[in-house]
Amino acid sequence: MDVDTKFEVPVIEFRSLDLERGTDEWHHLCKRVREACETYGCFEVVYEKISTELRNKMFGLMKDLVELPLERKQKNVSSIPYHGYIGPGSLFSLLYEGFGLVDASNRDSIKNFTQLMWPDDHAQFCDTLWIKGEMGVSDETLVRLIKYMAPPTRDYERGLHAHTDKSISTIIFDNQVSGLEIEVKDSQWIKLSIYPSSFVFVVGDTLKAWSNERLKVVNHRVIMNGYKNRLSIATFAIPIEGTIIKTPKELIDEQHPQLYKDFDCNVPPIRDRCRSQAGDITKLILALKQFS
Ligand SMILES: O=C(O)CCC(=O)C(=O)O
Ligand SMILES: [Fe+2]
Repeated sequence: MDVDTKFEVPVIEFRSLDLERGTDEWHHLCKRVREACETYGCFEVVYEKISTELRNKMFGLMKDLVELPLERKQKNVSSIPYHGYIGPGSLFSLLYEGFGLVDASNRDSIKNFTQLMWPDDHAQFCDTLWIKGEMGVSDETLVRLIKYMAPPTRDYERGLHAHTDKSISTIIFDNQVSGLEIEVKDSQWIKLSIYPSSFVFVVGDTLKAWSNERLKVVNHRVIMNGYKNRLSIATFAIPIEGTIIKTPKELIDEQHPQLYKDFDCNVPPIRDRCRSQAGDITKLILALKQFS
């Protein structure tokens, strides 16, 4: 397996999401985000507002979740493919187990999920996950809670196949057990190891199309080794119902002819492939309409 360890993705600090639009600091941040998305299709976001205690609490609760009986976990169903429970071996890999929380920016959805999993109440789960509201997540979201088992052989084993996300964008954070890799060149992969207070921001296919391919998508996968389970939380940005993805005219010129027709993500089957979430970080990306 060809893994390049010298390569590093940009690390961008989001000290405050309340940055005033139009200030020098704001322009500087936008530029760094844009360049990272144009060059790498992803970057590391340092964002300390979500405390280590809160992260640890979330991962502690995820451990309770994966230990529930299988029949209970299988109650996490969705009419949309890949949006419910996916057990080991069923779709992705023997190591992968994931839960889907559709419309996770809506407190009632989290409450419904919690009640399904813990009919006797597990208010702490609901309250903890809801604090994600702190991240400024305000639109439609799909959150996937994922566990990758440590490979029984202790050898390198695939946790998730190579793919790009269909979303607008995805934000991933983990329990500091690495495994996420990105493809930097054909078949050259690097393993990301991110700061405890960081997130990985990944450009999705929808954002790439919107940007007339000025922004890149990055192929990524999960490869596990060692003896620790990896837990990750991936939050996907989904265009709100009825949103037409339309490339802004500022991104179309002679060198960059329009590559995509306007499209509605919510028209099946596109909808089923594009569901995701939008938070402040995505809004910042959308501010990139100011490309010069
Ligand atoms: O769990 C991870 O680290 C990556 C998850 C991912 O890429 C996905 O669910 O699309
Ligand atoms: Fe992904």
